[in-house]
Amino acid sequence: MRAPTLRRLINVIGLVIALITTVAIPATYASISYMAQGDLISAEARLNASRVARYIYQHTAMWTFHKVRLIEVIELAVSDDEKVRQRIFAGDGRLVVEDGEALPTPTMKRSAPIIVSGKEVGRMEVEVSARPLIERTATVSLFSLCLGLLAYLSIRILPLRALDRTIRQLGQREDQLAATNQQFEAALTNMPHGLSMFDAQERLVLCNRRYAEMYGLPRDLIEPGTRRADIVAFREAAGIGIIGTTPVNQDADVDPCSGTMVLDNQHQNGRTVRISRKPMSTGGFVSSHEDITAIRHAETRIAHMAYHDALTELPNRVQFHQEMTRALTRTRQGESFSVLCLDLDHFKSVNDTLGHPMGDALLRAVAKRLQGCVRETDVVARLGGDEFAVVQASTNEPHIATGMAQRIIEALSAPYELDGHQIVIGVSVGIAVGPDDSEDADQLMKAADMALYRAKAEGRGTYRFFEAEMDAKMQARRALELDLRGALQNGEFEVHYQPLVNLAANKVSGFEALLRWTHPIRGRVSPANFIPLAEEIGAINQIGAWVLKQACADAAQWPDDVRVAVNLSAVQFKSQTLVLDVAAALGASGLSSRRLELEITESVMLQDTEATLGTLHQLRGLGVRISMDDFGTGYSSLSYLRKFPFDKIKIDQSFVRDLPDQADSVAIVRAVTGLGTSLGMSTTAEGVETQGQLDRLRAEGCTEVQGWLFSKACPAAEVAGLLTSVAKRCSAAA
Ligand SMILES: Nc1nc2c(ncn2[C@@H]2O[C@@H]3COP(=O)(O)O[C@H]4[C@@H](O)[C@H](n5cnc6c(=O)[nH]c(N)nc65)O[C@@H]4COP(=O)(O)O[C@H]3[C@H]2O)c(=O)[nH]1
Repeated sequence: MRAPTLRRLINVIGLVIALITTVAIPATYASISYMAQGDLISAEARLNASRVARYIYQHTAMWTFHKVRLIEVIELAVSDDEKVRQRIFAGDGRLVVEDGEALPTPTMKRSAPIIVSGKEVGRMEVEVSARPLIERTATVSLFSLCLGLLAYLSIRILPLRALDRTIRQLGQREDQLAATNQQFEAALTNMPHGLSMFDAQERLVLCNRRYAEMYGLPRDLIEPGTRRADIVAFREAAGIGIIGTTPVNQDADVDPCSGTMVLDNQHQNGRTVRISRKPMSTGGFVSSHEDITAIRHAETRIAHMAYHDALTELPNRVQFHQEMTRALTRTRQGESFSVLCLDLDHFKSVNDTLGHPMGDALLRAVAKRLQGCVRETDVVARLGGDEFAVVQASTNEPHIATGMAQRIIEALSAPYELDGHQIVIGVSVGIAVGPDDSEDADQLMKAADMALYRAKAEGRGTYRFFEAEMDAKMQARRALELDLRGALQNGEFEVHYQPLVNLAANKVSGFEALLRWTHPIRGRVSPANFIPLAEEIGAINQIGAWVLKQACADAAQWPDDVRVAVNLSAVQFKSQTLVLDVAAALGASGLSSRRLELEITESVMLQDTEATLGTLHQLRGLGVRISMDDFGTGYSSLSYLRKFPFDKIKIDQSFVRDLPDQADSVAIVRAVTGLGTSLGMSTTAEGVETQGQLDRLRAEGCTEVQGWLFSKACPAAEVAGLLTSVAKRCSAAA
């Protein structure tokens, strides 16, 4: 029932009860009192009638004249304070006696016959005032009115108040419900997953916006009551039908506690949706729909990345290892296979000079070319950096692997056109054969690596098969490495000095510092052997700093016009401390910086040129001289002369060796000395062993010479003696 109706009803009930209370009580009181009063005066009338009858019986005659006596008789029955009026009428209706004063109106009368000897001789009438009754009734009415009012108020106010409270509470609850509904609606609308609820008859109860969006459902298909079959049919027609379903957990796709079923549905449009469907106690079910396409793609990508190289998309080291293990399994059927380890030659310089993006592009181009060199059954992988590898299946004949190695060298060495740059690199290849070289994937890889090392050591751009003795060589190299790491601490190094002779002055102008390592067991180890190793293992920074310090300290003891030349490795240029090391060596020794000459090779200039040139200028800033060593052996020596104003060019001994007769060498020496003169750089020829070589160099205008003709490199203690002995020899040779 609605609140206003209820309110009206309560009002009516209150009014009725109030009316009943107000009217019924006084009415009942009045009628009962009236009847009681009537009965009382009737009884009085009858009583006095019988008294009067008795009196009449005794005084039959003339009783009508005994008025005083009659009054006494009737007064006896009435108390003094009772306001009563009594009348006695004769049988003919004539008033015989009247007793009592006039009464306030209205009055009540009752009469009774006066019967004497069975005959009615008159009538006895008793009259009383009804006013007291009316007054009492009025009092009762007043009381009833109060009672009625009270009843009305209590019946109307209390229930209405209760009703109001209930209505208020209901209102509050409605508001709460509305707020909750709003929140629910907002949550449903904004939830990232689709949500749908179907009843036991598979009719839509509710769904959110995302659900409609996911399946492109039009408005009429998301109305409550829509049949699920209609939704499914629409989806299929729209190309969003399910083409495959995978339980999320193979065995436990249904949660035994909640009955929730989790499935991944593949859709015709390529998307994957994870459905969680939970049955409801009413027979229907509620499902959440999560579009996991992106997650799936990411998972697939991650799985792919675990086994592939991100740059080239080739299999990575992990997958390559697996491929080798598989190939080794196949060898049980008598099949052989080859593992080719590849290392790009000069890749680093491309990376350093043209930048990493170009390096990346080059690696991608290499990967593509490599794939063109192999069959479908072979696997090409990138192991990292510029290292690639190939598992070549079924290579029972060695020439099969050789063929592939040659194909690869040829393909990779062809020039690359990248972003307007023509790039030429090479590749070295090491080959190991499974199961002949090893039946273990790691060992096989190591064998191919050793073969690669050999290929690189033997001039690059070539291939080598693994041979058992390589293993021994590798072991020897490791032992040397171990010894080299301890050489500095063990005081096994010494700096020797080879004089540089100025041809114009015929005197020693300086000494080149050359490092010597005397191992307690190995004896003298050639710098040509240990310097590259020290560079490889990073020990050259520490060793180089020590040489600088030692050479400066020794040179500080020499005459002021004698310089010292120290070789710097390309690796030292990569360290941030080179300039500091030089400054520290000069500072510690007190040697004037103009007496220090630093010799760098082309490999230094090949590195990140901007940084290298920056370091060279900082060194020049210290006041030291910079010379270009082994000039002419690299490809771009000339171009480097334009990049940095070297103080000196050292002509490599390979050109001096063929002097004085070899025309080519003479031409080169002539060109370099000419270049030096025109660029304001002095020239030093290395490896001068004969008088003939010296004469030719003098004739070509070379500034300085250095070589065994004058002296081999000697310990620092012999420098003083060398200064005089070499000067003598110079004069003799001049
Ligand atoms: N056949 C022949 N050889 C001659 C003659 N005169 C000098 N030599 C040798 O030629 C090399 C000249 O040094 P380099 O070109 O700087 O070549 C050096 C240099 O590149 C490197 N090296 C030596 N000491 C150091 C060093 O302290 N630091 C660095 N970074 N490299 C060093 O090791 C290389 C080899 O050094 P060494 O074995 O001392 O070999 C020295 C020297 O002994 C000669 O008339 N005939």
